[in-house]
Amino acid sequence: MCFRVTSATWGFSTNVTESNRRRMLEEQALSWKFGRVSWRKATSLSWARIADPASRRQLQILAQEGRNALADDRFAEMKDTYARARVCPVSAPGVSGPAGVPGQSCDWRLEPELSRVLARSRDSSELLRAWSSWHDAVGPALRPKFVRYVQLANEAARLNGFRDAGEHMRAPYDDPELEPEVTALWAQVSPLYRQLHAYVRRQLHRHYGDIVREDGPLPAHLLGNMWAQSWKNIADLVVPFPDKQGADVTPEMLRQGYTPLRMFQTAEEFFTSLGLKPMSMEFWRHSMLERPVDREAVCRASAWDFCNRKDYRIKQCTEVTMEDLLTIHHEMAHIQYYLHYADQPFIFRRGANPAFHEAIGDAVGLSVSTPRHLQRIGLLNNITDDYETNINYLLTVALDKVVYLPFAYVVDQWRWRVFSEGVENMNGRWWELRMRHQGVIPPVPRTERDFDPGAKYHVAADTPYLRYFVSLVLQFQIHEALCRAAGHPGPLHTCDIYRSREAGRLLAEVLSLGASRPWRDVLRVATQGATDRLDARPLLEFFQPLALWLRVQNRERGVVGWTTTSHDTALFARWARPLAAAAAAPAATTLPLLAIV
Ligand SMILES: C[C@H](N[C@H](C(=O)O)[C@@H]1CCCN1C(=O)[C@@H](N)CC(=O)O)C(=O)N1CCC[C@H]1C(=O)O
Ligand SMILES: [Zn+2]
Repeated sequence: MCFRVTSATWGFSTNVTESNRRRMLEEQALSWKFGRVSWRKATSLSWARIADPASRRQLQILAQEGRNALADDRFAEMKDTYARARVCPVSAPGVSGPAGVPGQSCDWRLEPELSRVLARSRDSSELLRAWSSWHDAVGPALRPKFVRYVQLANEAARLNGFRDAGEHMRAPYDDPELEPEVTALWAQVSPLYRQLHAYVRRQLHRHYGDIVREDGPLPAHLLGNMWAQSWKNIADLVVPFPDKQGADVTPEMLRQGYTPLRMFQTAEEFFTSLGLKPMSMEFWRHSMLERPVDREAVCRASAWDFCNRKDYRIKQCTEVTMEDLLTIHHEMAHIQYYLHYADQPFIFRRGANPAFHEAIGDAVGLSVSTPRHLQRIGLLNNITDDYETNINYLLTVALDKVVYLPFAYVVDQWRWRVFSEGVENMNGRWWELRMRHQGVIPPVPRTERDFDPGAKYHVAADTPYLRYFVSLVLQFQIHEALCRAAGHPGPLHTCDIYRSREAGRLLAEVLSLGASRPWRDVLRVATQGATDRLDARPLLEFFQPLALWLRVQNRERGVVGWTTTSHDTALFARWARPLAAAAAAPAATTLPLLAIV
């Protein structure tokens, strides 16, 4: 059953046609009917009395997962709308890909055309056109479908015994304290984020002038990414020692003639160097490593488990860039997880919790992106390990990781409230949260006819997002444990576990457990007994040298944090609930001068 649904979904995602969509829906409906019976049985038993912990665990997972009582094509319709959205060219000829001459057919997609403009353009009006055309093309079209989906998802959740779809989404963490724990983790890291935000704002103001207020939130279109979730693409604008070696090896990859296939082989070799498993023959035969030229595909990179313990695939429209090389490691880590828990009973063949599935790939990425690792695989030569190079490197990683936290926090904070409080002012509430936690605002006024959250794949695809926030904290805990297993002597940010069999053995042990034990037990195994709690300490330790440097940079240079004026809130709050006084971003705070140790 699982194989059939996965195959049909693969068929649609790699060839977006009407008939493939219908076939996917038929298989999903069939699977849902089949699944509903077994789920009903599972939840009708009073399984709490069952002695054997393994079977009790199995029934608990089944009850948590529940069955979406809707194989409704709302999901496919939303994904369809997202995958098919097209806009007119926004660039002068030659800036980014095909010459965008007016009058040319409006066939630009999110990937690669618009993402490329957001990443590369330094012209604020061109960036504005790219940002607005995508948000305007997808949001309003998705909004009515999303309103219907909220209703259906809540109905399904209630059918499964949950209060609403948000509680259903949180179930795999099996932790009533999850929400306050996540909020506390964000509070622990947000001072570092505000320091980074203040520093980047100063650089952006220098480059773009007054469209970036020196004490205000940042306009969302200037940050190198359609959702401002990662700012690594504007590293050239902000890196403090530009004459020092950068850690972006894209030019070197092109110079060495890297192909998408070679990028995948490089990633596979990383995992086998740890003693983990090679990719299967089916993987190389059936994966989609590049954008197909003859048909439409859903280009968001993803990893697939065909539930038959041998067919695993990655679908990625790979470009020869360092960013995509890291994404390949992220996706291939999902495959490593699938391979390692393949011998578990079916119900345990999943991550200890959804964040574990995401954290492994990114923990590995923390090794892969170090200058030392890039040198070891021949993509960087004669690296210098001086102070400036380390600050450059830490800043580049922070532009990806620290920046990502408030975004990953906001997505489900917003979505859970839509499920529990309703669908009015969805857009205003989205921007209120983004302004408060991310210090980002829309570049142009937005109304409730817009639906800017829909511009993000995971909202259109009904993919929960908390996993990426929890993964961000977890991946540094796992990285620290792997580095300790590998016997790494130096500071955490210079650790590369490449070729360490000890690290590989620890990783294999964690991956093989799948969901057979509660995730806190698995976390205790991963940290070799150190803890079963999520803890931001390893993350803060990793960035410690940068945190000190930022504090010195921001001292006496003005505001850390952002003030919000009526101009900012008028961009979106005219249609939203007025900002509650307490909820408004705290007034600009000049950090008490901490002793620089
Ligand atoms: C690029 C990455 N694609 C996802 C991922 O790899 O998680 C895809 C799409 C949604 C789920 N998915 C899967 O592959 C799952 N089948 C994996 C699994 O659960 O087995 C992605 O969307 N990312 C990466 C970092 C932040 C986030 C983003 O870019 O916002
Ligand atoms: Zn992932």
